Amino acid sequence: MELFTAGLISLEEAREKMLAQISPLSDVETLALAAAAGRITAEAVISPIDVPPFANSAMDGYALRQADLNADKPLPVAGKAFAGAPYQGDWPAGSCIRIMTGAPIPPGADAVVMQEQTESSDEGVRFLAAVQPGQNIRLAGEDIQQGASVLTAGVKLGAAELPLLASLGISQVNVLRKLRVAVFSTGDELQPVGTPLAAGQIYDTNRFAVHLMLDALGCEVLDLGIIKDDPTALRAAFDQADTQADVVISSGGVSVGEADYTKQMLDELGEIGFWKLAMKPGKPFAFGKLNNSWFCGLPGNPVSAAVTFYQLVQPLLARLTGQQSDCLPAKMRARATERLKKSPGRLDFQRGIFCRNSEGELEVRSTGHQGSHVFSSFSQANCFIVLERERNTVQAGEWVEIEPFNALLGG
Ligand SMILES: Nc1nc2c(c(=O)[nH]1)N[C@H]1C(S)=C(S)[C@@H](COP(=O)(O)OP(=O)(O)OC[C@H]3O[C@@H](n4cnc5c(N)ncnc54)[C@H](O)[C@@H]3O)O[C@H]1N2
Ligand code: MOO
Repeated sequence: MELFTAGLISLEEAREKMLAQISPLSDVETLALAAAAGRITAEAVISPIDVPPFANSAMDGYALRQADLNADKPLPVAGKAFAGAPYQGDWPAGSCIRIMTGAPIPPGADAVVMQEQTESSDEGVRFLAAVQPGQNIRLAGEDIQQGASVLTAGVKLGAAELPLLASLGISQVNVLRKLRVAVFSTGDELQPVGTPLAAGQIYDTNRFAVHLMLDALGCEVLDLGIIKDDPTALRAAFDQADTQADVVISSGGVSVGEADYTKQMLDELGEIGFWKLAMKPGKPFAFGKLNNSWFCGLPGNPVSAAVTFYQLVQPLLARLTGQQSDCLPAKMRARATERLKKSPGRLDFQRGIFCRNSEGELEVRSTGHQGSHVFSSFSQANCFIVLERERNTVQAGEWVEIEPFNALLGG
């Protein structure tokens, strides 16, 4: 085993090496909120107003001045305050104001009593419970103060963030431009979907998978199709991709076969950062720099391509767009319900199905055959079972690390 894994770098080392070289894009665009979903903030967003903008009632009930409370005497109702229609006029001493949720607190009121804690009669309103100063009053600026930073730079805008900006009256936001990513598959055996297969041919899975994941990550995709295992055709694809994109992603041809030209091209047209990782699947992943772009050479086996995209390209794209997170979910521990075969020497990303058992403990089972060509394992799985490099076969009942899939893989 040593013979075949010596010289392979660890996934952590590869990620660190890759991310250390990369600085985020600096091109900024201003977009209307509705067009900004999925985009990344280019700078901190500052609140132009207090939220709430004025003190208002948290309950339907009565606003009062505590000094007016008298256990023996109900308070007559001086008038009403609605959300959008404040109480107008003088407020006579010894009275209260009927108030609805969201209505501005009448000046001088120091508490709101919910109507369930009152009793109304022709004489006025009796307050049945003790009243605390300030109760049921939402103060101006209690959620967000004018001038406060509500989002930092590097935040992906979605359903949690954009409505927040809308609540502040912000109609436009400064975001980074979309990353341009070129993608192509290499291999004489590959056919696009929708064409018949001749003997020895297979359908191109990887370009489709990568395209989908890039779409989900909000990239602008330049799809260069299928490139033959031919140095001249490959060189042309590399050149076109490099002049048009920030990142170039290929699949296939990164191993050591006689038609595996990808790494050779990277070496010729750019610079290899690293090649060959101690991970399974994904060993021959290649990373480097071309003249104008970063290059990621995914292995041809479809599971290997998807796993390396997920574990390496995803954090790379996150760094390029200045995101603070690498977008990978936190790991958890689960008990293996069955034996998991593993050879030592490479960090293994098996596909698994985890759930909580009747004792409330997380448990995980394998999707079955773990070959790098078994793409169906993804559609059954909801997590990776991450088996450390030096670990051997796992026995049923042992604890293992799992990494639940994020939205990119349907998690
Ligand atoms: N002597 C060795 N052979 C191999 C090694 C090794 O270390 N020594 N590594 C193996 C590992 S691990 C992997 S992973 C593969 C990766 O090889 P390549 O990146 O060169 O990929 P190809 O040879 O082009 O293809 C591998 C496999 O995947 C199929 N494929 C390729 N592209 C696609 C695509 N777009 N969609 C669907 N399927 C694709 C291709 O037909 C092959 O079956 O190398 C091992 N070999
Ligand atoms: O790394 Mo390969 O991806 O083991 O099949």
